[in-house]
Amino acid sequence: MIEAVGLTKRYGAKTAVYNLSFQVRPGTVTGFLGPNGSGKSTTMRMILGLDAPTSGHATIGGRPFRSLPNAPRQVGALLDAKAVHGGRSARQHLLSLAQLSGIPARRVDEVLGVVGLQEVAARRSKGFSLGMGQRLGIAAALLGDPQVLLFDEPVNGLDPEGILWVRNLMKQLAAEGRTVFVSSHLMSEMALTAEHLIVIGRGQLLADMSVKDFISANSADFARVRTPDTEPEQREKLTAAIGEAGGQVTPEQDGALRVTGLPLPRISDLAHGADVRLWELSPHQASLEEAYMRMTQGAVDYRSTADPRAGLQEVPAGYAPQGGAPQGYAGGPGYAGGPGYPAGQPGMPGQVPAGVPGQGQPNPYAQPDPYAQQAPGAAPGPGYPPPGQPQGHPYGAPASYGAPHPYGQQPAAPMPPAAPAQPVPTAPAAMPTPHNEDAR
Ligand SMILES: Nc1ncnc2c1ncn2[C@@H]1O[C@H](COP(=O)(O)OP(=O)(O)OP(=O)(O)O)[C@@H](O)[C@H]1O
Repeated sequence: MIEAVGLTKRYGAKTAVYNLSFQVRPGTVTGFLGPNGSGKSTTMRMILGLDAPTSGHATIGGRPFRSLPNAPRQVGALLDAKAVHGGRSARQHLLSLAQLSGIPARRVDEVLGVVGLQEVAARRSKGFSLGMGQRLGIAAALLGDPQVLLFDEPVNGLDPEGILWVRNLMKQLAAEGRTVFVSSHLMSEMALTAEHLIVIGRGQLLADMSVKDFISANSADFARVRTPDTEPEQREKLTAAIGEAGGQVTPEQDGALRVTGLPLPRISDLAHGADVRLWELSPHQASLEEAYMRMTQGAVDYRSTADPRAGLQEVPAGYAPQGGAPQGYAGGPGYAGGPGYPAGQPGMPGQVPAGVPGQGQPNPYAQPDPYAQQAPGAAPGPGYPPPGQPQGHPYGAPASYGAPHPYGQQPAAPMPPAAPAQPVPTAPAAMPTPHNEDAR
């Protein structure tokens, strides 16, 4: 078991981790989530004795990492896949680690096989791709066949096959009774891999609970309702009836309606009463990604801003695609609140912004903000602007999911302190004053 007790780390004026306490238990994969710069790597480094806490302590199996007898046989970690001697081959790298820890050389070939690097074992690691480097780092973590494993972003750079492999590996390691602590920004992946979550924001604990509980505590259930596509007046009648009954209706991209604030039987009765036929009435729960975005909105330090493209208004002749910008882009209908594209801001004539889907593709940003519609009496999410204030689309937060935002990320003004949307078992203490400056 891994245990953190009151873990705090300050780098000069920067508080990277503050009063963090949690346990990571054996037998399950525990996901470690938090926005960029929230302190995940710092926490892992303190657990592994690579950084000394300013206060508090971390133990593995009841002892600080540094006092564990033969620690590499008990704990394996992937923190930075690039931290290898590039001039050494994969096999040499693993052999040197094995020798340092008294691990037999034949184990090196075993782990090379496990991570699928046998064919390139003799190649210098400096020529490795990002994904190959990750595999080598995972091999190093597995070398001592440890009971406790920590992985910082293990799927970073892996192809879909590699991601699936890591997912199954993590689950298998946990099923063998090991303690598996893994950080990731890929929510969909975390939802499939982890059973338990530790979520931090600005160095503080935001949640410590099962994935299932996290999603239900941080998401509003909704119903999807669909009326006959050919009869728009049915849709309007139903929208009016639901509104009168106190429900909130948000149109979905595919023509269906997202309804919050009313139970399914009530929606059915309202449709019946309004003489509206239904083609679909189904219950839905938000994804881990939506729940995560909702919880961490107020604890995000790095947000992208709109790209004003000052001085770039002239489009070189012959550059603009024929037919102008597709409908619905910057400032167009359905585009309000997209990342970096505030409603009403004109786009460049004739140019499709990079990273925005082209014509014929669904525009993920054209969806109305599902969180804009709150159930009556529902508490707003953390950092959620009060009604009347401009609201960023929840997916307008900085790219935390592997791919960088096409327009880069810029530090924004200090964000308001994070507060949980709804009571959670481990409510954070008061947030320390946020420091955006990086003392590194
Ligand atoms: N050695 C250091 N010196 C100064 N500041 C540091 C140092 N290490 C981390 N920090 C700061 O501490 C904060 C937490 O960083 P950390 O790398 O732990 O976050 P993270 O959650 O792992 O981020 P990411 O998801 O982007 O990898 C950041 O503001 C970072 O700049």
